[in-house]
Amino acid sequence: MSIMENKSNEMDAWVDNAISDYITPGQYKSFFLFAGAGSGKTTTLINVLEYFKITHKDKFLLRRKKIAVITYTNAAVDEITRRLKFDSIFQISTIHSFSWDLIKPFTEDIRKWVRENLNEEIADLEQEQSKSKNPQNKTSIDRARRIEAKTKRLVELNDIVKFTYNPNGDNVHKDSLDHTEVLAMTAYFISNKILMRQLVATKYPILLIDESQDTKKELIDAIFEMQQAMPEHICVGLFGDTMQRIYLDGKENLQNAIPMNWQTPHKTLNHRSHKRIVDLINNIRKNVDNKSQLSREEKDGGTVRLFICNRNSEKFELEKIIVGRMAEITKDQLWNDDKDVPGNSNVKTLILEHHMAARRMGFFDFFEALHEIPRYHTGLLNGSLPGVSIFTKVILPLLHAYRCNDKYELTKILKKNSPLLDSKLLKQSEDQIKNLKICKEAVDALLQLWSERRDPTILDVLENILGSGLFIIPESYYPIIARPKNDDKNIEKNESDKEFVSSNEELLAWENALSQPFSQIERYNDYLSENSKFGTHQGVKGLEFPRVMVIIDDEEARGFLFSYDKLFGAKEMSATDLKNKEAGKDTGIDRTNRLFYVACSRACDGLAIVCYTDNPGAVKKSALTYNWFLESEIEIM
Ligand SMILES: Nc1ncnc2c1ncn2[C@@H]1O[C@H](COP(=O)(O)OP(=O)(O)OP(=O)(O)O)[C@@H](O)[C@H]1O
Repeated sequence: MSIMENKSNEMDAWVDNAISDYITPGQYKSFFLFAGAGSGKTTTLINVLEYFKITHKDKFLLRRKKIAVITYTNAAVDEITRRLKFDSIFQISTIHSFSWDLIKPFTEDIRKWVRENLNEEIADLEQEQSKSKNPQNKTSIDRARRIEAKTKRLVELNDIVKFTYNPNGDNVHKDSLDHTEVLAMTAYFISNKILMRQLVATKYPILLIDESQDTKKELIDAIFEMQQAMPEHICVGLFGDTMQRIYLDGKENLQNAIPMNWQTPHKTLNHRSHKRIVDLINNIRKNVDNKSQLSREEKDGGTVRLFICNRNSEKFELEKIIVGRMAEITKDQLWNDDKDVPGNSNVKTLILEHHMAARRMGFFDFFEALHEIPRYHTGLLNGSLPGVSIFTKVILPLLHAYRCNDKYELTKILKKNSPLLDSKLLKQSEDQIKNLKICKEAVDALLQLWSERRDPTILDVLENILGSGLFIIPESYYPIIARPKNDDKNIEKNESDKEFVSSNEELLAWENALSQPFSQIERYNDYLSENSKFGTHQGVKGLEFPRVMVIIDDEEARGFLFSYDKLFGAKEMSATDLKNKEAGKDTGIDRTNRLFYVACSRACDGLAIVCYTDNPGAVKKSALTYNWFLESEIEIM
């Protein structure tokens, strides 16, 4: 009987039992669970771990062993940790923090590795430099700077007592390692140091990796080597879908590299999406590996539409019209219920780059100003950028408490953050009432900035606080706002904040960012919140939403790794694309095809693709030729 005839919602249920068998202590079988979007890979991971807890937890605890679960984002770490009820038998982390935890005790090995690596990098750069015809051109000057910086680091290496690393931030201190170094070193140690392998096998005899298609290839190779060297002592389980490989570090054709003696269970059902969406993602996948999914029995509906729009349209207006059209087509009014209230939206809009959300949500100027500085990127996107937290973590909550008339919350924020209510100061004070009055006046003066629906600039807010001393302001802001004479009561003591501005370019970036209206901070903060109605095509990996609108616009995205224009036939392939294709290499179109698959497969019930193009005819033709959409599902706006 074929799979089609055998369709039932329980057809893949055997996979959970099989994996529970594979990870049974004493009879380890490493495995790769390969399955498409929405097939319940993460759900299976949780199910088998819950079962393991019931059956083997005590034995594991007695021997002080844990199961390591590695996943891609901090959000996924939190989600899996929560679903496993914070049980200490599981070590759930991102690959970066997992790697750092493994290597951080080995200071001398780290030093040696960094030294050798720096020597190699310097030698390579010097060799390239020696070939340079003009030492005054930009590339040569940049290269000379890099050689100088690396040589300086080499000299300072011996003085480092302890290396540091922050998996979630920018690592800019003298003793810090960067993300690439930590992963490369971990891979090297696992491949070359028996002690490290023994350590992993002793601590984490079961190592499970979710989203393994995007896990750094060197690490995957090292883990394969380790498992093959000690198959009885370590069980490796990879969960993944090669069609969802969207980052460049992931291992190409992972499925072909799986050791022969591994188990390779497979799932066919898509539990997430309705049939029409499953059919679409099957067709998007067709050119790549022809792996097809079935939808659940009861999910036999679903709506997909392609809206082809002129690149020069008034985009935000058009997107509002499109959600209206989707409401009409699907008869689901929640498409329409998009009131521009971030966090309260029923439609998830997927953009390619963050600035597209910044433009749509109204915090573009603030965001772009700071985005000019490459070392701010991580912090800006995860909300940890030093200097911004005074606005997002102190002033915004204060403003919110005031607007909600929540006096309890307002007092709590002041007590926690204001030096004017510092408990030591109050204890020593002879007139506490006076202190409280000063604080109240400072708060009133600050809130006054928003009176009569005004929208002060961020700088207005900073200057106000500096004047009243209501909150501590990071010292780095001082060159931007006039530093008060004979007054250093406000100097921030936090080291990282002290150093957040270190160059003239950075100063200019901040000056520009701070001159924007404070409402941009509010919107930026909304964007960072989990409930934002926007997400990037890449960032929503692993997530799902009932209604999804995918925005496609290469020009606005300004990216170079993806090209929807080429995928949709609106632009010719370049000579390099053709050469890469001929050589069987991964091309930009392949990458875009996979990204498109990830974005579309997030939708459960309804999916609107909004494609901005200069060539509507070509887009429509491709969409029909690829069999992605029916004529009746395409609207040229
Ligand atoms: N056996 C099942 N029965 C019913 N629903 C399921 C089952 N397995 C998974 N689901 C549901 O299907 C959806 C997708 O599951 P999950 O996120 O685990 O899939 P995934 O394979 O990890 O997806 P992706 O690769 O797209 O991130 C979730 O809403 C989940 O609750």
